[in-house]
Amino acid sequence: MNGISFIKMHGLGNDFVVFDGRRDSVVLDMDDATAARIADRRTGVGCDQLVVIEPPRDDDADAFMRIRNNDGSEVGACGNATRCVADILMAEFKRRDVTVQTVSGLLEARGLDDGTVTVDMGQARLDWREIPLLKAVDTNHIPFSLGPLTDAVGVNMGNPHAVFFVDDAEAVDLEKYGPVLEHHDIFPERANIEVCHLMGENRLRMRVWERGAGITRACGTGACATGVAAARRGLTGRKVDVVLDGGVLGIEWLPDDHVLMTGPVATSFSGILHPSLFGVH
Ligand SMILES: N[C@@H](CCC[C@H](N)C(=O)O)C(=O)O
Repeated sequence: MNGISFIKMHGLGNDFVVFDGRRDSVVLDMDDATAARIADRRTGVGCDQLVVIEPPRDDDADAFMRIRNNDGSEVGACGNATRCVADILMAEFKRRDVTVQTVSGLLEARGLDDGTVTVDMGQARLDWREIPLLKAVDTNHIPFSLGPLTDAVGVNMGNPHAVFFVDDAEAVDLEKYGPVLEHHDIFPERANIEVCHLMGENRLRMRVWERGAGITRACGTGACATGVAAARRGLTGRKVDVVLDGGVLGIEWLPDDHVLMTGPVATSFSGILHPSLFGVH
């Protein structure tokens, strides 16, 4: 087997290895262990998430996007990677508007004049069954706590999030609390954990512990969930800037519950993977 091409991209430092399964069919059969090997920062390429662009499953879509975390687990959504894949498809189809299909649905993306990309990340889902949570509780006040983290808001953006409002997000020991909360019994599918505080009018500071990836410099769906949670709590309006370690995402929660996310896209390098990373020697 020859080597397999990939592109290394990122959105605000949330980094991805992107494969094109339309060209290299071997990546379509990638298993969790292979994905984790490629994502390893010492012995693989290294990334927070791996993405495979596949042929669309629907006439309305330009391509299907499969997403895996650094630990190899497959997930339903990744906001920053959606902007990256949209950027690839916009260049390929020479259009400003593209539709990216994921297991969570069709996501419409649009390239703006300043080079940023806006994605309609679909509807924020707020029912406890959809987060999902273990039992029926008010998702605006999930009744569980750990250390200084208490009273989270649950939001599903195609993946599960628990958003904690704190006095100072910088002061939270995410390395300590993140993994425990990610695996808490109340989240049968684990969860992404956000801690945030209000910086100013409609401006939020957010840090994230991502399910299957740990602390990352940015999380697009996490920023969407945080924007929705802050508006639900009456802390902000429905249009906010979310300041992440890697930069700022613009988030707008529309009246029909769809969430728009706007932010940059960057390409770091492209390369060829040695076939042994796919277990072929
Ligand atoms: N970095 C992402 C989210 C990736 C998936 C997440 N870790 C999960 O397990 O749900 C983003 O930009 O949204």
